[in-house]
Amino acid sequence: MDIIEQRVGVPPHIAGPAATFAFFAFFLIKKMGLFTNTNHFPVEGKTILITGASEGMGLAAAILLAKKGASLILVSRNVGRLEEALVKVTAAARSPSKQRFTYISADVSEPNYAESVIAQAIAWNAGAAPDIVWCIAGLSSPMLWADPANDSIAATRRNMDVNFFGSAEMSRAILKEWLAPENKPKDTGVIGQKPEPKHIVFTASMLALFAIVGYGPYTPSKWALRGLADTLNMELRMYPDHPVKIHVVYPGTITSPGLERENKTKPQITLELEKEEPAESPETVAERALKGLEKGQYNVTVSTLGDLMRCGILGGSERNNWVWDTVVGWVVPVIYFFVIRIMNAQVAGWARVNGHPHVKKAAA
Ligand SMILES: NC(=O)C1=CN([C@@H]2O[C@H](COP(=O)(O)OP(=O)(O)OC[C@H]3O[C@@H](n4cnc5c(N)ncnc54)[C@H](OP(=O)(O)O)[C@@H]3O)[C@@H](O)[C@H]2O)C=CC1
Ligand SMILES: CCCCCCCCCCCCCCCC(=O)[C@@H](N)CO
Repeated sequence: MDIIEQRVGVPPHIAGPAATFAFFAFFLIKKMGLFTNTNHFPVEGKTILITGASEGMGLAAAILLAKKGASLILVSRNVGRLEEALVKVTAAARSPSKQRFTYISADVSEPNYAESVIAQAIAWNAGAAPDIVWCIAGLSSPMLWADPANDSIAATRRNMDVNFFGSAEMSRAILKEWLAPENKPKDTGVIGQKPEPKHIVFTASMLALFAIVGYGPYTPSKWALRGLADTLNMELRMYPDHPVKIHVVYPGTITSPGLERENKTKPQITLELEKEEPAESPETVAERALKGLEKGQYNVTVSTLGDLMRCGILGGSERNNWVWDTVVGWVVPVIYFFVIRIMNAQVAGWARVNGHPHVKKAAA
């Protein structure tokens, strides 16, 4: 009897490691959020400042956050469009009696714009800084870099001023507030429980994960945002009593007013290459971005292709999930072996058919 039982039972040299593996697998899967549904980005009752909130993705994000119960400060330049946006955002409020909405007109490309925007926001918000800042203002001037007909350098400076410095200055102005010793958040009263973190969300682009021809003036400004975000993400460990989370969102093509503007100068080959990633509405992009933020993601993508690209270029960036990101990160270089060859061949093929890119073909 004893002998039979020993034969059918799992031998101890397998059972031990198997139990250990199961134990760790359970915690890894748990960390992946499969068993828990914690919202890491609660917005109800919070005050959120959004730049670029009058159109496109920024407006869609503002409406979505109003529906979720947040108070909002909309920032962009054109007052007429801000007024219109304010009406839409106010109409979307979940509890109109508890939420408040306003706008501040500012040009994010102006040096030192952010300190005054934050000061105005604090004055409006009864002396308290916004809890969340989402930088969405941006522009894109697609063109061929080396074409003498294009002033690529002037365009690059403009893209840097709006996309990079517009977000960089805002992050510095709000961090100076949040991290000031006198602004240390109150204890929650529960032992071991930290106060809720503040959040800075930057908006980059899938092009900050995979660059393609035609976006020379734009792509570097979005890569620069990643560099800043990774830096801040480490620096913020120096302020354990002032919890702040950094996030970067990487949208693909958004069917926004901005896209209509940029498509006027977009090289044909660029249009062809970016067809690989289907365009999405501002509402869809805002919703998917918010889902990622709610899951507590650091680098937030809004499509499968975007997520593959994210895992393919993690470097020293914070992982959303160590197991997923690492395993996918091993697979992506194999996909790239083919993708990069195909795309480069597509660009070379375009030139074979269309001739020298600087010589405009006479209409047939
Ligand atoms: N559209 C796309 O395909 C993609 C866009 N992105 C990025 O997503 C973000 C949103 O894009 P999208 O929805 O197309 O944006 P839109 O171009 O449609 O809207 C831009 C918003 O930003 C404001 N804005 C522009 N320049 C400034 C400035 N100098 N100062 C203050 N506000 C400014 C605009 O208002 P006003 O003009 O009145 O100032 C408007 O509210 C941008 O950062 C963009 O780079 C990323 C991937 C793809
Ligand atoms: C796993 C690897 C697959 C690689 C496939 C490559 C496909 C390239 C798609 C690029 C899409 C770019 C969208 C962002 C556009 C943008 O930011 C501008 N419109 C700015 O406004």
